[in-house]
Amino acid sequence: MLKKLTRLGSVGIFKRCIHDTKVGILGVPFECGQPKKGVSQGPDAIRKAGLMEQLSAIHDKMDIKDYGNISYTVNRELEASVPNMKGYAEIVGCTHEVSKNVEKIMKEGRMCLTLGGDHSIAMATVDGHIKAKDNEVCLLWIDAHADCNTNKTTPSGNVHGMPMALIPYELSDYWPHLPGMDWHKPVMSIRNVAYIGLRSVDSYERLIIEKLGITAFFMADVESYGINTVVNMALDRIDPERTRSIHVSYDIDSLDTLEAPSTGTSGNKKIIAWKWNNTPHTKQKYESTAA
Ligand SMILES: NC(=[NH2+])NCCC[C@H](N)C(=O)O
Ligand SMILES: [Mn+2]
Repeated sequence: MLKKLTRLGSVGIFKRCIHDTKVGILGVPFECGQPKKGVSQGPDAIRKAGLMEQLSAIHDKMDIKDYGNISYTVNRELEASVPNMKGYAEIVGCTHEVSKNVEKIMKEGRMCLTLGGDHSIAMATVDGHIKAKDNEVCLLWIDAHADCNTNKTTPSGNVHGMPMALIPYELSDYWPHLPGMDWHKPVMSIRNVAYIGLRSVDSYERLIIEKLGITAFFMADVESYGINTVVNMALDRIDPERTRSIHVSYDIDSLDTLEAPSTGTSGNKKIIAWKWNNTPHTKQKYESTAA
């Protein structure tokens, strides 16, 4: 599995910079944004499966630094302060720390490879990236789910189904005041965001996608055009000048469960890993867009 993921990464992120690729690894052992136990073991499991070795093997100028796992404190007074957001106090504590760490790693001149397990942390990885790059960022959200519920539309109260609604300014009016989240200011436009691999979208999420005209490639599009074409079509929409730093938020449930059986939110007919690996790599398309 890890081999497949790192090969996947090499398609778009790492191989496009064949000179000194500086990577910072950040582990986020977190699982309060969803109900399954064990999700927080993701970062160490990925390391144990040989992440360092496989990243180092991409080319001989890989410069990789592991910044370890984050730790954070929780303000219990925040608990239950927002309706329909389970684990809110933990979310606040963890995401603030993630954002600060991603910003720091990127300001040290490294791409940040954040290892998680719970997708609620993505609002913070994007936030840190935006702060490090003065908002010159575009976002590829590769996922079976749209993760753009607010606390009013969520069917579950699980925050891993909400990070995309916290990122763009176009959705900021749809949230109540979020105590403890003042550090997070949505400054990115939804026009610089594209979904890839959608399979399971809630009805309100579909409404949001249609109302805001979010660039969205469903699994059927990946099957028709192939992943390489879909990525390029997405970038044509969200970064036509190819000047922005690309943030890839990658949810393992976008893969077929044959490839990733342990995902908490599995479904059928997802992106098959070989489709990513076997598509021809058009180097020039990626060169100007290194994160
Ligand atoms: N990152 C994920 N696995 N998200 C699944 C979200 C499922 C569902 N749409 C919800 O909001 O509860
Ligand atoms: Mn997700």
